[in-house]
Amino acid sequence: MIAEVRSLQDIPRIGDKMSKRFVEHFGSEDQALDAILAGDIASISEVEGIGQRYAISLIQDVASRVEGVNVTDFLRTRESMDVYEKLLDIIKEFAHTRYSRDKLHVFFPYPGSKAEKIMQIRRSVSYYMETATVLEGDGAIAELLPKVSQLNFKHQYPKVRDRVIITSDQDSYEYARKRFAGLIDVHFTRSLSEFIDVSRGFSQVIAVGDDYLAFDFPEDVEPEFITDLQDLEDFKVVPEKEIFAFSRNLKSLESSIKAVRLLRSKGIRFFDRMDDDTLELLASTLSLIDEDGDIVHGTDEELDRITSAIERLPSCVSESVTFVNDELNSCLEKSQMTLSGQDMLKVMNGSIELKDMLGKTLHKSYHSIIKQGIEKICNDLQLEKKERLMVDSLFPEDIMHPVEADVDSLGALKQYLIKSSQKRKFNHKREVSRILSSYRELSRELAREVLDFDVGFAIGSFACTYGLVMPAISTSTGIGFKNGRNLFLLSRHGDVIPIDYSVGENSFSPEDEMSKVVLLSGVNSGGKTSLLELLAQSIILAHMGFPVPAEAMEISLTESMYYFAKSKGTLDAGAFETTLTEFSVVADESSKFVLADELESITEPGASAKIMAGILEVLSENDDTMSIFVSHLSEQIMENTTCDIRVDGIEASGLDSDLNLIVDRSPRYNYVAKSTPELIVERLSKKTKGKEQAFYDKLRSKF
Ligand SMILES: Nc1ncnc2c1ncn2[C@@H]1O[C@H](COP(=O)(O)OP(=O)(O)OP(=O)(O)O)[C@@H](O)[C@H]1O
Repeated sequence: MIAEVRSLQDIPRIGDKMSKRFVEHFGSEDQALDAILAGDIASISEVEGIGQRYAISLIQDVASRVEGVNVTDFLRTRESMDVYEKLLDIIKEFAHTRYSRDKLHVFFPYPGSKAEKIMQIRRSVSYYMETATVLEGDGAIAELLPKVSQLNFKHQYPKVRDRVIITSDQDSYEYARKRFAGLIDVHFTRSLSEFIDVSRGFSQVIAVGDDYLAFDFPEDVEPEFITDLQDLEDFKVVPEKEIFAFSRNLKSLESSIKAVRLLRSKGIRFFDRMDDDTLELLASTLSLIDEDGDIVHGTDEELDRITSAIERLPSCVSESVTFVNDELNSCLEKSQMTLSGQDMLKVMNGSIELKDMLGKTLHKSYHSIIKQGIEKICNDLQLEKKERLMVDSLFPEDIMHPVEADVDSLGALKQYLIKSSQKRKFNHKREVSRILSSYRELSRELAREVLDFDVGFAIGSFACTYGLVMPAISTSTGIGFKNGRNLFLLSRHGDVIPIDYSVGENSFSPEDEMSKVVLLSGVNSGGKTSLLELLAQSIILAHMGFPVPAEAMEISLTESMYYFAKSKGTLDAGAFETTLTEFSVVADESSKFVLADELESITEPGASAKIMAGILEVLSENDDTMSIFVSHLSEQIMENTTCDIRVDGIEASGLDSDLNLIVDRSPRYNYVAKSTPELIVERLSKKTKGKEQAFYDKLRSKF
């Protein structure tokens, strides 16, 4: 049944309580739904009370509601599910992120009736196969992808302590308190003096309303007047919030940007929604902030000038004072003063101070030295006009010796510089924040796209590494391939002997050997199980829209696949019954693949052969079903049926010098191959000595 999923309530497994947790985790219902529909298992597993397993099954559930099909529609037995899961495990090794490892679970085999879906996935996977080929051997992308994760903008920014909103309007006050709760102080003032008092406690004052607009404020109070707070964007009031949110995601975003640049540089079209200019503006804006949410030093010349002036002010002033005093001393040492008789009389009768007379004489030199001292400070600190004027009052007008810098003037200059830097920083942050706030959604999408790229890229790299190809989908019932390689063996051993094989109608079938019901006989350890597994892998991958492990393959799509693996233990009567029950459903009209491995072990050989003959007869009645049964009892089975069943064989011709079986792993068509257990006995005999060898020789003599 196909159902639309428009809200969390549409998902039966999400009740009220769970729905609240989803909204809390993702920030809104839309975002939660978005994550579910996008198959973001990694993020969903982080919702309180949801683990990875639950997230996977939830996503598969939703997908099955949306697409009207679920994973067990095609994979009908536990063993077929095992093969699918083992395949996913191999593909997952190529994923660079947890997101993509988890998301690979959204891919599963579809029944042939969903051919359109399979074709759609094939197109996308083919693109990723090409991409993986282009990027093969490129270590850079593999380094970038693990650094990307979903963006999280939910971080709480700590309160900004040096900024305040002041208003004398009750409504604005209430509104501001609500909107900026916990972010900055909001004050309600009843008078201008109260306004000024509060303002003095903060370096940035945002005044809402125009009550005090017309007043002249003292120099140290410089409010920014805002008429309507509702129109004011967040970034203008607390730019730190946006910057902080981005700073928390900096690594992810920077790596995403580099990944996009890299892909585009290789001619790979990626994330068209964001053109190069938009991407570069984001990159350059991000380069202005650090991981703590601060503006990076060296990104704003004016701010750097002021900051450096603040830092160097005390040492620079003290150097200048030393300079002035040294100059003054040397000037005094070189000076002479001649007193006239008149002057002496004035000094004696107290109408003039000797010091004043000295001052008059030294006036010019003193001021020239002070001027040099001031120049030195201004130049060293690269001060600007208004700041220079403040330096003027650092040294006393009247002659003083030794000269000292005026503490109050020095404090005022420092305060002025600090305020300028805060103002500059605030404006700079506003600009950075303004740009970043316009990138919120796009950035989120960017990271998601890169993560989704990793999903596709994992599939592409898997295909590229194992040399997989897209199978041709054929309309006649059959599966056939050239140089097929069992992926489980390949991933374990690195190399396998390629196999050619075909069942049903396709261009790989030998003429007149197009039987759809086949018994696979042959030598122990010849590779029958491995071939059956290879068929299962190929059938599953082809129905997922994925490439298959062969040089070339043709396959027809079916509605389901049954894989009955070889039983591992001794089977009791219950298990025999269960197996028969499982088989009873195989006998319907739908198209399917049925793979069975040594079913004979379910009961004693004579009865097994009869049962298997019966099952194969039923299966052969369905033209759309392909059945491949591995058995050591092919001759007995054939004796029990008149049905046209083909027997293929994998045969060993002997033992090589290392006592390994010499086997042609590709089955011979229409050929009953002997199990040749005698070869195994021979091998054991040759590998042992003494009594043990004698035992094996005795067994050999029985053949
Ligand atoms: N195509 C191949 N290339 C290389 N090695 C293979 C191949 N097929 C099988 N083998 C090796 O042979 C071993 C035995 O294979 P497999 O279990 O498939 O044989 P079998 O015919 O099912 O044996 P039995 O009849 O004893 O169950 C495998 O574990 C693998 O190591």
